[in-house]
Amino acid sequence: MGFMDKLKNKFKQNDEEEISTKYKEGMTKTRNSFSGKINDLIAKYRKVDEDFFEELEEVLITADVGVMTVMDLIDELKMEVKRRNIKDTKDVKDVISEKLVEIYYGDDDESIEELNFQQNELTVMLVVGVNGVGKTTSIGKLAHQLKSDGKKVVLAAGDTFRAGAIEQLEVWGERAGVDIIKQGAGSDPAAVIFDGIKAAKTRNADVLICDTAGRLQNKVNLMNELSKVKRVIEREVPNAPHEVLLVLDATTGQNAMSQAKTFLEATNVSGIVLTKLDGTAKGGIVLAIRNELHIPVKYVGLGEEITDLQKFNAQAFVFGLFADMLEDDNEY
Ligand SMILES: Nc1nc2c(ncn2[C@@H]2O[C@H](COP(=O)(O)OP(=O)(O)OP(=O)(O)O)[C@@H](O)[C@H]2O)c(=O)[nH]1
Repeated sequence: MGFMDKLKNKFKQNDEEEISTKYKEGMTKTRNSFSGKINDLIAKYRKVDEDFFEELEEVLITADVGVMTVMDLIDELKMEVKRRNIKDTKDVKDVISEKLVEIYYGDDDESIEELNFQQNELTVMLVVGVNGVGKTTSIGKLAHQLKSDGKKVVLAAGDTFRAGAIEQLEVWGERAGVDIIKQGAGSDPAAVIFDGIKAAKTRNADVLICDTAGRLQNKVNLMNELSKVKRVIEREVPNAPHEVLLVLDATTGQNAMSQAKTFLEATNVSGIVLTKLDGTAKGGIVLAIRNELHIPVKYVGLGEEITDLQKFNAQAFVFGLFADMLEDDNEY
């Protein structure tokens, strides 16, 4: 059985089907572009040779997979094709899907995608990222999801800088049905988060999600603000923050990568929330982030609905990328 057949069987199970449908729908743009180009290559070359790999390399690079990752992937593919004695280009597609998952995890296992929750204690998550990437929206969606999972969630409106950020978070708090702790615009974010921690503890919350301002224009300010906020969190809750989630907009491609690098210099980041994956044809950025920044993608935004923020899953991602391979039996 090929790798894609295995994925197909896996995602046919009831509890997994919804995930695969979300990824399949959300990744339509990337699939049409990426998979379409690979199909063209397969038809053009028929036989696996150097020229085929060279063009495949280009296709992967234009999908924003990242040059280093593409090099590794092509090397792996060449070895595997030789090992399995594959001659026809059409048989390479299944190997590509398998290697994409392998290269995503490297030496790690699937648990890298899980959020780090504390048992019987408050879990504090800090959410960072520049304005406009969908930070507030993602916090709202995440709060909704955690609440649906039975967790008591409190939000802290730490983005006191951007006009309207507090109100926007309030709207999301209402939508998700969770409490929000805020002060006025322009107040000290560290003070808001301090209040948030106190409130979360008093209300016996499981999770406190802290919004922050993303003033990337001035790296020193950003660093100072984030370190002040982190000092408060560390002092009030041992071993916190338990997650520092960096929100990046997938549609900004390489720009998202350079934003990420700046944030990594300012603070440590434990996971990425990659928004608007549905809005780009260059979904390969997921692989570049993981392999070049060495940070796992924990959530992806696959649409604007409250349920469209999905836990990242590399197998579902690859399934979304190649779902058209399975069209022939009309089940997907
Ligand atoms: N299609 C799609 N739209 C998204 C996704 N995530 C966020 N958005 C939309 O992006 C729009 C803009 O959100 P932004 O203004 O960028 O971000 P924000 O959350 O309002 O603000 P910031 O906190 O400044 O990032 C909103 O209309 C969201 O619905 C996603 O995964 N897919």
